[in-house]
Parts: sequence; structure tokens; C-alpha cells
Amino acid sequence: MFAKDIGIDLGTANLLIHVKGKGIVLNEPSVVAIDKNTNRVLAVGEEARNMVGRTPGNIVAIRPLKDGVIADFDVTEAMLKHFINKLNVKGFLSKPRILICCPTNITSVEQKAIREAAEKSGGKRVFLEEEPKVAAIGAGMDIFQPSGNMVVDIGGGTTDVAVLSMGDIVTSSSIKMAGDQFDTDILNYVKKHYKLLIGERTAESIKVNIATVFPDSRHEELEIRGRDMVSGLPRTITITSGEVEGALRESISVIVQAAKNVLEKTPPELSADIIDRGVILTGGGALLHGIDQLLAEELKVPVFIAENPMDCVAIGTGVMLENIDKIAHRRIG
Ligand SMILES: Nc1ncnc2c1ncn2[C@@H]1O[C@H](COP(=O)(O)OP(=O)(O)OP(=O)(O)O)[C@@H](O)[C@H]1O
Repeated sequence: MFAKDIGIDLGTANLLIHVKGKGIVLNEPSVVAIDKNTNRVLAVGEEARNMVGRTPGNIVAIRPLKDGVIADFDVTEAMLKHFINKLNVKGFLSKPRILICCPTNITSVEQKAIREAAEKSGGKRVFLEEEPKVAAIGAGMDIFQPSGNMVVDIGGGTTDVAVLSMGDIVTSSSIKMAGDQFDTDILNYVKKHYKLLIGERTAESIKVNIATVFPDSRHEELEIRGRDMVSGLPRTITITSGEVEGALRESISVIVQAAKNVLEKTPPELSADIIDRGVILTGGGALLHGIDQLLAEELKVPVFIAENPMDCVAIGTGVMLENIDKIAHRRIG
């Protein structure tokens, strides 16, 4: 019986589901809204994200995977079940195999619990895989050849840097420095320089719309609203790309340094391959204006942004599921 295998990118910021033969069928923020009094889940995904920072006291909008680890396991489990149930896996002709890509640093207890949640939701067999590897595959790299491929995956909670060869990670580094921290940097900058309090979503929209990390490469401005820290009243200010570049500089240098450290640990033959093939950027952070230019200048190798960088992990799960027998021995748990 034909099984529709399922790939899941269980990301800090977004959860994507890929179904064999159909492509990406679900792409929603990893957010859950909960009534604190009753512990009842009120909304999941986009609907819950719209509540962030706008809920009354008894309702909290939680990002259960904040910081690249599972901060709240029960909520993560509820979210995973909600999305798998939405696919109506139990209505599939035969039980699917599910490949889940989760944060790199989760514990074996958490891995086991994630597998159980997927099994309870109708998965026949559940596989877990490492994020940078799947991202590289989803970006179109042929990591199974004996040659070096380097990927930098900048997500919401973590940045994963990895050099891969013959289907495995040779050298890598995972740091808790990614999109969420950039938002916090912008928020803190506005607070310090304008005495204005803004929300996470406003900070994110500044990042997406006018930020750059390569000096003097973008000259835009944006009007933003927030609460004046002195008067307590709403106020509007205008912020420029140059200011945001300064606000992000320190965090970005941590990512550049992590990439340098990985290159320094990479065997010379593989380094030579990376000079030829370049580094591929994946994850939402790859869309940060100027990040490719900055990394190319600092690492002295060509840098390319993957096509649809935010979809790479989900697409990669699809490719891996096609070759599931080869990876079956890697089953965790
Ligand atoms: N155009 C853009 N410019 C800059 N950042 C962006 C852009 N679009 C999305 N992002 C950021 O990308 C991040 C989300 O990326 P992604 O969906 O790859 O993360 P994730 O896979 O959920 O996280 P992780 O890999 O840490 O688990 C968010 O911080 C978001 O603000």
C-alpha cells in the first residue's frame, strides 16, 4: 500500500510539514496560546502568533522551542500532535513514516518523547535527523560524495554551521545566536537610544524590512510606533538601516566567528573543496540583507543563499524520506 511519508521541520520559529508527492503542505509559526487558569490550548500556529504581546493576563502565547531547545515539552508535544492531526494521518491509506528534524541540542529523553508524540499521532516509524545535514540536502547539495560541503543554517533560536562529506557531519558548531537575538538587539537599541519600548513583532519587522549587516549597503528607513518610556504614551520614531547595522554588529560577529572556527577545524582537502563550491546559507537568517557579502568577505570563500532558504529543512526531509532505507540505521531512541 502506498504510504505518504511525512517530513517535519520542528523549528524554533516555524514548523513545516512536507508530505511525499505533495510538497510542503503546512508552514506555521511554532507558537501555542494557552489559558493559564485551565491549561487549555486555545490556538496554535499563525492564530496563536497574532496573540503574542496582545493577550489578557490569563492567556499566554508560548514559543515552546525558544532558544533552540525545548523550553516547554508538554506544549511542544501538544503543538506537534495538533499539526499532525490536522493532516489526518489516520485517514491515510497506510500509516506513514515520519522524519522529524529537531533542534540539534535536545536531550535523548526529549528525542524519545518527540518520537512517541509522532507515533501516537499515527506514524508507523519515526526517524529523527540532524538539522544542518537535512538543510544541506534541501539546499541541493550532494553531501553523499567524498567532498566537502559547508552549510550555515541561521534559524530563529540557533545557528548551525557544518561541513559535511560522505553523508555525515565532519566538523560543526551550533550556537544560540540567530534571528530571535537579532530582534532582541533591535529592541534594546530602540529602548536605549529613543527611550521607546517596542514589541518583538515590531523588532522583527524592522529586521526583515530595513536591516542590513554589511555596512553602507542599504539605505532605508522605517517609521515605528511604541510606548515612550518617560511619558508612557504612544510615540512614533524613524529608524534607519545604518542604525540597525550597528545594533546587530556584535551578534553577527559571533556567527562569523563560529563559521571561522569550523573552517579552522576542517581537514585541508575538504577546505579546498569549499573554496571551489562555496558556502550555502539556509534558514530565515539567510535572508538578512548583506549576510552573504559579509561572510564572503570574512571567510574568503564564495557564499550563496539557498533558493527558498526557509524551506530547505522541510524539502530535505522529503529527499531523505526517498532514501529512508539508507538512513534507517541512524534511527535514534
Ligand atoms: N527577510 C528576512 N530577513 C531577516 N530575517 C528573516 C527574514 N525572514 C525571516 N527571518 C527570520 O528567520 C527566523 C526564522 O527562520 P527559520 O524558520 O529558518 O527558523 P527555525 O528553523 O524555526 O529555527 P531553528 O533553526 O533555530 O530551530 C526568524 O528569526 C525570522 O525573523
